[in-house]
Amino acid sequence: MSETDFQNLPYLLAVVKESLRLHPATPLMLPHKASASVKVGGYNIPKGADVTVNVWAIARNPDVWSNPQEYRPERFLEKSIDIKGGDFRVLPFGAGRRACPGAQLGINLVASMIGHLLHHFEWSLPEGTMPEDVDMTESPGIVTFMSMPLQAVAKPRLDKEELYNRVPVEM
Ligand code: HEM
Repeated sequence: MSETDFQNLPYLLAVVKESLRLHPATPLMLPHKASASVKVGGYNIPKGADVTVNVWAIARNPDVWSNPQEYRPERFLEKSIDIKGGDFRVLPFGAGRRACPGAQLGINLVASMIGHLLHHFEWSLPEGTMPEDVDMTESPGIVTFMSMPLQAVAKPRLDKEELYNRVPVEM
């Protein structure tokens, strides 16, 4: 990945999608009650059962993703892959009637936030830390957290100091 890659909007969106594939905010989705008795993969799911879907594992399934553990945004440029519930291989926003209604806004907000962070700062790792030392594993839970918090050094890259002042916001 280079700086120019991030100036390319389709690439930036592919970065967001690949990040949500590997690190969905809710790895087990929200629990839902089965509205009818069904058989899935040979298992009987009775009506009313609490169902959680391991979207984290689905998005890393080697049967449907090539090199699933590899972080490679290009996979979303090579093929059009829907991440808003239309493609069951990647479901960071759920699917069906209770899927996230803010999915497109969420994708745009994350892309905009990454764009701002890259535009305003030069990023590096703390001295002595190599890229391969960054631990991207998550601690298991309902919501995704990194096992080891990321440490990164942000250096302002724009010459207008006032751009970095805190702006009070009235709500
Ligand atoms: C990257 C950002 C976001 C992620 C990863 C995300 C993810 C999710 C997930 C996984 C669900 C549960 C879907 C299910 O139960 O099947 C959900 C539900 C929901 N999300 Fe989001 N969301 C994001 C942003 C937003 C935004 C920006 C809004 C509103 C402006 C929003 C509003 C909602 C609402 C209202 C529900 C409940 C829908 C229902 O229960 O019928 N989300 N979201």
